[in-house]
Amino acid sequence: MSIPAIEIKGLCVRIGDQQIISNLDLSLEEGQKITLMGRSGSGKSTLLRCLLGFIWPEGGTIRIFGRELTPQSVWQLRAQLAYVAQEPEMGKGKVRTLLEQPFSFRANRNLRDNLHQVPALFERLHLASNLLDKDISHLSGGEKQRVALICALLLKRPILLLDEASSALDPRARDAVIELLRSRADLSVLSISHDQEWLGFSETTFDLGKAQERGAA
Ligand SMILES: Nc1ncnc2c1ncn2[C@@H]1O[C@H](COP(=O)(O)OP(=O)(O)OP(=O)(O)O)[C@@H](O)[C@H]1O
Repeated sequence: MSIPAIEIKGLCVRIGDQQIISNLDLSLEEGQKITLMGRSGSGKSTLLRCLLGFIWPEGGTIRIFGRELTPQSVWQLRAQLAYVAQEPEMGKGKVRTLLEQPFSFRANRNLRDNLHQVPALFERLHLASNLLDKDISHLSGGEKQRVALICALLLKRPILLLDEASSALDPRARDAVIELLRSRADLSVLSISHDQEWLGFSETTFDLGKAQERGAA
């Protein structure tokens, strides 16, 4: 069996005096699509922030492709992850510039050819090509979410984390995103969603609220 893309064991997260996550086990196999659901406040976004190393758990382990996430490994392991937030903070400037920006960094320079995929990705996600010359701040919420997703996909990271990244999409755009992600058998996706249609996209749903109840029982 292959090594899981993400393996979480006995994770406990406390923020201040609030226990957010208690004794959580979760495994995302390579290529698997899991959607996290659960009541508001059950810790879904907190879990993604732990995976990105923005919050450190008080107990348990997170492994990414078998390697434990620690303050020493976080920079290397973050290079395996692409993340799209619900309301992507993309600053100002033309969409074209924003898409090109990550490839100006030395770490991504060898991936610059991926920019050739932009027209096809725009078409596939029903984005008009003239958006490339618009200022990002003038885009609608649904357009921003799709541009942020394209930005993430161009980096060719093996794991994609989506925090309600379809919340502003109309059904046609949402279905296009679902089709695109489904076609990527190599991509492991951990997403958060409250949308029933989106839940159908993933092979597995994982109710974080219920997992916490089981953990506490
Ligand atoms: N920086 C922080 N300081 C204090 N409390 C926090 C912080 N971040 C998260 N929390 C608390 O942790 C709990 C879990 O928050 P989180 O955003 O992970 O929930 P969620 O399941 O993603 O919720 P939603 O579905 O509403 O987005 C909440 O009670 C929240 O108030």
